[in-house]
Amino acid sequence: MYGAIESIMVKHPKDAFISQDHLNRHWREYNYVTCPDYDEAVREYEQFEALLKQHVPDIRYLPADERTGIDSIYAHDSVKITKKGAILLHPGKKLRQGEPEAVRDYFASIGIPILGEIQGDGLVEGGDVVWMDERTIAVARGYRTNDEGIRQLRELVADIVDECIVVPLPHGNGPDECLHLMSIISYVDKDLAVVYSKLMPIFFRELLIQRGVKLIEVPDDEYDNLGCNVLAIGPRKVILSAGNPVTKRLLEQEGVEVMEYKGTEITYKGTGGPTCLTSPLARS
Ligand SMILES: NC(=[NH2+])NCCC[C@H](N)C(=O)O
Repeated sequence: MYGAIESIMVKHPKDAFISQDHLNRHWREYNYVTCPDYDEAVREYEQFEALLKQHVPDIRYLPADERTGIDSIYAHDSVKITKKGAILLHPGKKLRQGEPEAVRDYFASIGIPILGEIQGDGLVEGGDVVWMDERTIAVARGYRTNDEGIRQLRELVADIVDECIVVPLPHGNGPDECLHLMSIISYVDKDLAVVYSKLMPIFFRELLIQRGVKLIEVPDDEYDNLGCNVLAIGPRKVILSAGNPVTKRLLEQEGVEVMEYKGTEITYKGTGGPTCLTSPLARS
């Protein structure tokens, strides 16, 4: 989605990364590229947060929670917001499976209704679910989201969605690596998206083109630097992790306003771009 964000949920590194000591103990099991520097992560986050504050009227902060680990900084994955309430998801990454319960409690405290949840053998992560328009969603079938999860999701959205397009993901670098649908596509406007076509099934790429979406192709090295993960805070207004000059230039050529933050610690090392760091609660 690309409508102006009116309300957004995030989790501050002080509540997800906790401390340098906590990061030192956990980054390996969470499969980070290397250990984030805590102080630098907090500085980077301040810059990221400042961009959000300039453009988003309402920012909500998930509190620290014992049931969650360092990946909970990526607030996008444990919940999906619909017009009829929130869907609590069930992450395929085992270490993240405590996150939806923490979101449930937080939403109860701020009065956000729950539409339903993915349960049992069903697995779905937020990064695998993309709104293509008001009544169409694309959901990836990969290592983080399985067939049973997709079946449950379809049931939950049956009366709000006309079509649920399933996009199979490739094996890529294997089950331990984070590969979401949002790793390979970010909408920046109704008719414009940033994509990494190499990992995209042909039918899906053709469908996007057929739907009138112009594709901005992210080069390989910028894909590795999360260049394909771009947060639209409004139509043609985006936040991008710094160090993706080609993607930035291509976006600007399409008349997109690009704002950057340094994301070495909070984005690159944990493989989570600006869309992963946020969960939009309301868009216009
Ligand atoms: N929506 C996203 N792409 N989130 C990225 C999450 C990264 C996180 N380290 C994980 O493996 O789960």
